[in-house]
Amino acid sequence: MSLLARIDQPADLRGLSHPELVRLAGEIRDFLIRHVAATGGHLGPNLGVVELTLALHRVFDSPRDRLLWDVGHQAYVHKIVTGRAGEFTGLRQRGGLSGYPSREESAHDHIEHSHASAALSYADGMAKAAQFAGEADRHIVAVVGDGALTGGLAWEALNNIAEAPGRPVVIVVNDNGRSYAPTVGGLARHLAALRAHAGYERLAGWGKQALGGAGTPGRALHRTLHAAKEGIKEGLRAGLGEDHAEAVTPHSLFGALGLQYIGPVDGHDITALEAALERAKAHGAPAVVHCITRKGLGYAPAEQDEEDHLHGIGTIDPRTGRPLRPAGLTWSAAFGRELVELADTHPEVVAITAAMPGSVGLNDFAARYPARFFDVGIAEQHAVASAAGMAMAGLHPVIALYGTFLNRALDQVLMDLALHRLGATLVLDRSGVTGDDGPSHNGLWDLAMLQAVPGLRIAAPRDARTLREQLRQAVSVTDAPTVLRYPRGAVGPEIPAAGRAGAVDVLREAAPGTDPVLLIAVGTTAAVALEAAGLCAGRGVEVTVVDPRWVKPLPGELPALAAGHALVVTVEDGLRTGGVGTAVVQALQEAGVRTPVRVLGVADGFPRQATRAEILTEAGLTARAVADTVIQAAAQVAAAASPGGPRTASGFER
Ligand SMILES: Cc1ncc(C[n+]2csc(CCOP(=O)(O)OP(=O)(O)O)c2C)c(N)n1
Ligand SMILES: CC(=O)[C@@H](O)[C@H](O)COP(=O)(O)O
Ligand SMILES: [Mg+2]
Repeated sequence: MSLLARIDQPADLRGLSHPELVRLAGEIRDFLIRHVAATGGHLGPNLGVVELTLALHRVFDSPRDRLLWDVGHQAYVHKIVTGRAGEFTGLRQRGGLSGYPSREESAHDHIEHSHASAALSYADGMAKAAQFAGEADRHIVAVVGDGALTGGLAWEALNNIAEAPGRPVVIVVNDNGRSYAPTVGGLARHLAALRAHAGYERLAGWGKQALGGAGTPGRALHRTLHAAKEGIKEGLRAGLGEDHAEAVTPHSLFGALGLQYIGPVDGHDITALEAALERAKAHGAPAVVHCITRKGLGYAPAEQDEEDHLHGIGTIDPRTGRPLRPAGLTWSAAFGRELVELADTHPEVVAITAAMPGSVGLNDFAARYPARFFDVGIAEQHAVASAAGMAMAGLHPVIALYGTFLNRALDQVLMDLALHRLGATLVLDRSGVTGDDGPSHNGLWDLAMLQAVPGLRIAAPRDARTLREQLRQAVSVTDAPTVLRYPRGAVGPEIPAAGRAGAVDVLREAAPGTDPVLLIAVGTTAAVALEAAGLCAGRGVEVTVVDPRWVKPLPGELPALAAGHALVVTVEDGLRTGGVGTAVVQALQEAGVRTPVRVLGVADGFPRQATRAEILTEAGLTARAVADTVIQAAAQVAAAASPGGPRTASGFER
């Protein structure tokens, strides 16, 4: 019988011998590869924390002790050992297991969102609450990756944790040297120095032990090696200068803050991990356990994947690690290709990523223009604020982020880019419904949130051609921030315009002589809108479909277009409340146009993990649902317009 089958709760781990733990770790790796290959998910990160998770659940007593996971994408092993192994066939699926901790699933889970660098703040808060409650025996443990540590919020928390020696928190740094790509910056260099120092001393220790037992020649050789080591240290001191001297024998940044630093520890040696965690647990004050792990360990395709060690995958062939479904041209790739072409003729263009170069399509740009490419780490606020500095100095920064991660940099967009009227371009990938990555990954809030930013301009491309056109337009704007937003995945077929109404693309014109409906499609909803218009025509309702292209500020032609139609329906892959549709309602009212408006989008809330199609269906954003809405609303308008018909408001929203 497999050991894994015997593990239903953390207590089941505590009776296992060391050889059994090693065997269990192997079984868990096989389990992860088998299941995540079939469902998609975060394979590399979870393969890297198998031993660490086992040690954590043997040393600490979850759920009384709170175990927090920063980002939470690496909590699959935590879920396996807390009784959810049987649910992995439904990983990241509707009604199935979330890809992140979920309080609904288990008392062992706490932080449900996937936005990095927040776990230490929760730990500080929970430690304060435990202190208030006099719960001195409740341990607060936060696992934070080296990538997540490049986020500023983590340092705000560390500053507070370090402020209270009497309020213990165990901070486990899961250092695998990578975000997606290798982690960048001074912190990464510092962690590497700590790692090297450990390796350095471990090698020296090994040398002494191995050679010391090899008689006179061995001892002589050890003396030579020791002298060489000292010489290297001196040389490094001389070469690097005193101020870098610590690079050879570093004192940790954490220690400098007054935190107890324990490590570096081999993050795959369960015995060493447990000893270090026990030390931190008994320390009685905030302590950092610096664990050295390897992302993707135990699965060759992940270990050999130079880009990101199979950080986040779709379904793959477990034998090869290769995707089962080729992606085709993605929005990210279309953007990256166009930006490289743009950069060829626009020397002022530079590109910024927040630790996700490959995911946002910037690998080619980075290879072709390394001096004009900047990975700032998981630091979206800094990405935008530093872009403000670049723009003020005459560059045109293009900051490529996932839509959902822009949320945390709204103040920088408002006060650093918009207030100064700076020419910088935000490219928001994964905007709209993403689906299986859970509620915190849907890019639902950008269109609503950014409506509030004075002067900012937003483009929503409907296909690769409009993306190319709008990116070039955006980069030519030097006195305001611009935004492009598009969804995750493959670009659809090109959607040509049938005509133009000023700045507005007319994608389909209603047949003359009817009470037509004006369907305003934002970005990629154009395809759905055109299909819906066809369905409406088949049911006797004529529909004009337009794409405004730039949705903030709205094209001035829209009110006049609306005045010529019996009803306006807007469709967007974003929040209904406060999005483009709401702006259309306001624009018509301000123009004195009384055509009724129906706004379609994603209702308020946090759609749980499901496929993009399932969530769009629930939101009424499929062609059939849009057609039904148009038909129903058109009938209401017609009834209201007939003599003695029911009165309707000048504009109404669902
Ligand atoms: C605010 C924010 N920006 C970007 C991301 C995307 N993201 C998810 S995991 C990850 C890398 C995390 O690196 P690390 O913390 O070292 O964890 P590891 O995957 O190495 O275990 C990134 C950038 C995110 N989750 N949150
Ligand atoms: C955890 C995290 O934020 C990323 O790893 C994200 O899950 C990747 O999303 P994509 O799969 O859309 O690149
Ligand atoms: Mg990492």
